[in-house]
Amino acid sequence: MPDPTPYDALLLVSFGGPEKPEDVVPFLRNVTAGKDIPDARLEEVGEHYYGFGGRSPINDQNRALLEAIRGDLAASGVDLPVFWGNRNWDPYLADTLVEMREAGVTRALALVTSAYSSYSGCRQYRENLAGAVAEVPGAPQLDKLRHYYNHPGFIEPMVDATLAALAELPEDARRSGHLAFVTHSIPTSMDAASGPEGHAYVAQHRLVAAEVVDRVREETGHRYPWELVFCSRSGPPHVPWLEPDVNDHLRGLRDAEVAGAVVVPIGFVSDHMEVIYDLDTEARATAEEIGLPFARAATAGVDPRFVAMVRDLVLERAAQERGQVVEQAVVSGPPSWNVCPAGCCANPRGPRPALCGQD
Ligand SMILES: CC1=C(CCC(=O)O)c2cc3nc(cc4[nH]c(cc5[nH]c(cc1n2)c(C)c5CCC(=O)O)c(CCC(=O)O)c4C)C(CCC(=O)O)=C3C
Ligand SMILES: [Fe+2]
Repeated sequence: MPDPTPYDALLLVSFGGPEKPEDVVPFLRNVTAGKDIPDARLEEVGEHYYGFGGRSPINDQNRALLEAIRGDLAASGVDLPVFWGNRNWDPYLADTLVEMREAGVTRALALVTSAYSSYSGCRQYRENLAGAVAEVPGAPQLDKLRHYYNHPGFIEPMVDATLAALAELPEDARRSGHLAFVTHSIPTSMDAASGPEGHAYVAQHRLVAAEVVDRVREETGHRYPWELVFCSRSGPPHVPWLEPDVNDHLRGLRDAEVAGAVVVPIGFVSDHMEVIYDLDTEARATAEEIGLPFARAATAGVDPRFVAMVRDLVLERAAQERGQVVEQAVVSGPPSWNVCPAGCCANPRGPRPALCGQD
């Protein structure tokens, strides 16, 4: 039987999102507390949520992932309860830790629904975990699973999704189109501080994009031209964020008379608001306006390979904690660290207590 000892639970840690119109403003307040985001941007983002009935898709996607992970663990004979808590909306991390404590959990692994290194995608989660643990006496000990951007269970579904999206393009564009790999923009200073040596956010995304391009070439015999592009910029205009924006990029492709584009949302594990608004709504509208054939590749979601990756990461880490040397599944580059190095993904507003790292 696969052995998860010394762990007695898995905690799925996510961003959270509103579920009804009345939730939208309080949710945005939670997300932006103490951040320098202009009111106009908040109103705009509020409208994105209202446009979908005030409901983000993210919580339902996490419910589906939770069920899929439970099913996969049970089918594999791994006896491990799975819990779910969010940074910014109900179920909040602290409430989930209470639930875990009541269930007798003492030491759990945490899977964060963000695959890459950055303050927003890693350390901020670690800080919020520290805050939640500080609020809950007797909370379980938590260890964070390694970054999985270069795990085959994350990459393989993305390759298939890219091939499927290419097949949606009209015949001529299918061969001569471009791939636009999209992720969440962050301030360039945040990228510079990502990972132990800096710039890990962009480097990890470029590694994923290059790997997908290679594997698509293996399948099609064609190496597609590609670019890493960004969505969801916020913050004041004078602060530089990662560019180009996906819409500007599509316009540039049209100007260069490229026949079509497949947008591959490698920065997101499921169809978050950024995917259904920034890509399916806004970028698609841009493409229609300029007459550029456009298709959007699916995210990992509950692809069985992605779900099995979670089990693989759990069993790998459990074995390592038991002192065993295990082979770590990885497609390119070394597997990421288990414990974040000191200073990794520094908080732009100064150091705060954080779990699962050397500092
Ligand atoms: C790197 C990154 C990820 C990927 C890693 C991860 O997945 O965590 C991510 C995910 C998400 N971001 C989300 C929503 C928002 N992010 C905001 C603001 C910001 N995000 C940032 C970065 C990231 N964000 C940054 C640098 C800001 C500026 C303020 C700050 O420094 O924090 C704002 C405020 C308004 C605005 O500025 O847009 C909102 C509403 C949702 C929920 C979506 C849904 O409902 O489906 C998800 C999954
Ligand atoms: Fe965000």
